[in-house]
Amino acid sequence: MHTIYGNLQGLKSSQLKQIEKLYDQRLPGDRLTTTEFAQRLAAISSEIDKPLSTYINRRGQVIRVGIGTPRQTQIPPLELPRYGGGRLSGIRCIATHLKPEIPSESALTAMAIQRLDALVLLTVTGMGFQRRGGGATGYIQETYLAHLIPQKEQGNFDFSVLTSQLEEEEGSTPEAKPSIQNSQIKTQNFPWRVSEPLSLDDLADQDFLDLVEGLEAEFEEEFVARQVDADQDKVLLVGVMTQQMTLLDFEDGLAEITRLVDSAGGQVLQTVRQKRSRPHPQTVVGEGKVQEIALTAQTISANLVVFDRDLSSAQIRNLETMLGIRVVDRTEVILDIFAQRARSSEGKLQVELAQLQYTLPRLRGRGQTMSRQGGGIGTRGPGETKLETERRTIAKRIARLQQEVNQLLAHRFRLRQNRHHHEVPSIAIVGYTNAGKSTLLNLLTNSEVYAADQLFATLDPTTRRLTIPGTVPDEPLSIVLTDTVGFIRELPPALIDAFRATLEEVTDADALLHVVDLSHPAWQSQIRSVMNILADMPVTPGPAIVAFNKIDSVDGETLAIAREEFPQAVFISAAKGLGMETLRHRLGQLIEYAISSR
Ligand SMILES: Nc1nc2c(ncn2[C@@H]2O[C@H](COP(=O)(O)OP(=O)(O)OP(=O)(O)O)[C@@H](O)[C@H]2O)c(=O)[nH]1
Ligand SMILES: [Mg+2]
Repeated sequence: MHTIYGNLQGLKSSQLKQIEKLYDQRLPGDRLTTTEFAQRLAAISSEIDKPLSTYINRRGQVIRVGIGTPRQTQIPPLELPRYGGGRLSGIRCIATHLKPEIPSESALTAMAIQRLDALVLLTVTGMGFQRRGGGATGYIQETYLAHLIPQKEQGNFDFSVLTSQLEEEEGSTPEAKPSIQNSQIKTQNFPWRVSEPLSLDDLADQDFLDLVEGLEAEFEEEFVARQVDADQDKVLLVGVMTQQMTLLDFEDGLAEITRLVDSAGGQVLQTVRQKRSRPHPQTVVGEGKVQEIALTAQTISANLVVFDRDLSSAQIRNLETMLGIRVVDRTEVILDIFAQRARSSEGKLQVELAQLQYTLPRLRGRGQTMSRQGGGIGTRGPGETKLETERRTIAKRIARLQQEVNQLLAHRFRLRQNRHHHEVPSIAIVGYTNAGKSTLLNLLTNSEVYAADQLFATLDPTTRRLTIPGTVPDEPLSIVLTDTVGFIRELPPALIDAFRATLEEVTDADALLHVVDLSHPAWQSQIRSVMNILADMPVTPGPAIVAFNKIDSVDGETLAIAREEFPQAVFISAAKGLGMETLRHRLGQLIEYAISSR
């Protein structure tokens, strides 16, 4: 028994039998199709009055037959062979369509997503007619041959061109003349080429081997050319703008996740945006958008899809099944950066704990994808068992790590007690990631902490001694200054939990120095994020002053706004050493105030 895919409703059993017999057909290896096979498809399609799609491998075997368009009968990504690199899937689709029209964008998209060797579309006349010369009955008016073409310049495929072109096509009147322009757009921007209408005989004459071997050679060449930086994740970013977001918030968020991907060592090749009142519960974006994401990812050879938000395990599972490509959410990107940056054993400990805590609830979701991939029978039992074992192992490991983190907390507590004992006042530098905290610590204490234009450059807190002027002349104050991990809006709860030890440096300090990157367009919302995180801390942190950093690259207007909104703030440039005297004096006042109210 062979499966017939698609909607079988209303078909007679004799028709189903005819369709099923297509699986017995064998095409010659060097031809796209034979006229006999094409005629047979067209005949059945005419009779059932529905489009029919067949999928054929390179050995000429029919491996899938479906009622419906190529889009409707598409092979799910997980069932497709994966060759990676410059290759095609080794499967071509020969399909009928009932109306005399050029191949639809959805059919071509389906071809691109599956990386089909080729897509052949047969226009069915609807009734048989006598072929010239008499004899056989013909059903095919004309045919189209479509295939993928290499994208010479990576990332130049802009899906919006397609959308705008579609709108143009829909609105076009007979006297409009966009056809030449359109075909130019096609060759420039689309990852496929579509032939002129061909007669069936011409189509059957096409040398299939020539075609795919030529194409694969070109794809291979392109693939090798791209290999230069192959160890970098090639990312397609997806942003969803929901109702409660302003456009500015949305774009700021996208810019930030792009920076996060960058800091994690990946590269965002393209961004797909969607506006929705709320995220789709199953797939975050709508079905059409999932198709667009799949096509774009194929076209630009992305190996990873990153969302600008956190996803449920079900959403990740559904998306990975539909896209056939790894899907990662915002927290996972942040965790990945942390994992790469962790140097000290305690940093590593905290990151591993956070990763496991985030992964465990999601294991079930991803595990089920795997057993579905196996097709069900025989995979269910052992699959689940393995998953359970995995869960138990992970749960045990989490418990152990938690214990180690607790020991760490106790150790840090003793250290701080010591400090109190010696009565050394402490200030913690806090602020949004990349604000310039480490640069400032380096400047003030003549240290060489790692500072870089990356998000989360610092993971482990560093404490340094520092002497600042006190309020009493000639009685300088000796304090300790601690550089801490940067904050970010919507800090993942798993991170807050695991970084308790680090964050306690903040709540334990006598006072805080809140560094703000005033050159960042979103500085105001960054201040709010930091304030919110501080307000949510289990212990209320000490008094704080705000230092606006990077004033060397801030325009006068922004400076004026910040001055008005934060009259108490200090304005500095850690990189250029500006405003340091004022800052040191203000720190002295701050610490004396903090200690007096201790
Ligand atoms: N133009 C300018 N750049 C600065 C200034 N201070 C720091 N930077 C730059 O900002 C980037 C981030 O600096 P860091 O000191 O690493 O920032 P951080 O707050 O420690 O960041 P994380 O540890 O990643 O949270 C670096 O490229 C610095 O060179 C400044 O005053 N002016
Ligand atoms: Mg830092």
